[in-house]
Amino acid sequence: MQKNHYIQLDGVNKSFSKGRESVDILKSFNLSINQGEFVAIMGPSGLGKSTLLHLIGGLDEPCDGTIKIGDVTLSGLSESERTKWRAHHVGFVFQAHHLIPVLTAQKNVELPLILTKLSAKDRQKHGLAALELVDMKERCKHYPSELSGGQEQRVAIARAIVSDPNLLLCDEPTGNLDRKTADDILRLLAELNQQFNKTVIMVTHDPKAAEYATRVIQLEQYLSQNSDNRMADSGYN
Ligand SMILES: Nc1ncnc2c1ncn2[C@@H]1O[C@H](COP(=O)(O)OP(=O)(O)OP(=O)(O)O)[C@@H](O)[C@H]1O
Repeated sequence: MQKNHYIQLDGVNKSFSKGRESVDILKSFNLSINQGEFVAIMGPSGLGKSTLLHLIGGLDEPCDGTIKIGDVTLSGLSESERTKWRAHHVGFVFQAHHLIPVLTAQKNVELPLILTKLSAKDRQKHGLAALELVDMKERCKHYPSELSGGQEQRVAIARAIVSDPNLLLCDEPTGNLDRKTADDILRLLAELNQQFNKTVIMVTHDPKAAEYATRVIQLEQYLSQNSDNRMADSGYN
C-alpha cells in the first residue's frame, strides 16, 4: 500500500520566461515529505531552491503537475482560498525578516491574525504566547530598530508560528547572522520541529545549518537523478 505523505509533489514542472525564452527550473519533479520532518534543501545559486519553497507554500503555482499538502491539492484552490489556506497552514521565515519598523515586536507578531476572526484580546494573547516561545516576550514593546539581528529573526519566527501552522518554510533564515546567533535560531527551529511536530523545510547554503535537519536534499544531485528523483537525499541522523 502506498504511504500517505504530508507533502507530495508529483510531476511538477516549473519554468519562467526570460525574454522570449522559457527556462525550465523543475521538470517532472517528484518529492515526498512526512509530517514532522526537518528537511534542508541545499544547492548552487539559481538552481530553483526558493522556487521550490514558494511552490510548496502556495506563493507560486506550477505550470504542470500536482502539489498536495495534507488533504489539500493546491491547484484545486482559487487565489483567495490559497491565501486563506496559507494563513492557517504555513509560516514563512525569510533571510530578511521583513518586520514593519513602525510596529512593536508584539504588533508585528499579531499581524497575521488580523485576517482571522480572533478578537483583539485573543490576538494579543496568541502574539505574546508566540513571543514567549521564542524567548522574546520581555521585549514585546520594542521596535525592530531596538533589537539585534538575531532578536529580529526570533520575532519573525514568532510571527511565522503565531497562527500555529503545521508547516514552516524557511529561506536562508540564518543568512544574515553570525555563527552563534545562527546556531541559536537553528536550535529554535529544531525545537519547534521536535517539540511541536512542525514540519520544517529550510533552504540553506550553510552545511552547518543543514546539520540541524533530519534530511538533507542536495537539489543538484536530486534533479540529475531523472524524473523519478527519489534517491539523492541523504539522512543526517
Ligand atoms: N518570478 C520569476 N521570474 C523569472 N525568473 C525567475 C523568477 N523567480 C525565479 N526565477 C529564476 O529561476 C531560477 C531559480 O531561482 P531561485 O530563486 O529559485 O534559485 P535559488 O536556488 O533559490 O537561488 P539562490 O541560492 O541564489 O537563492 C533563477 O534563474 C531565477 O532567475
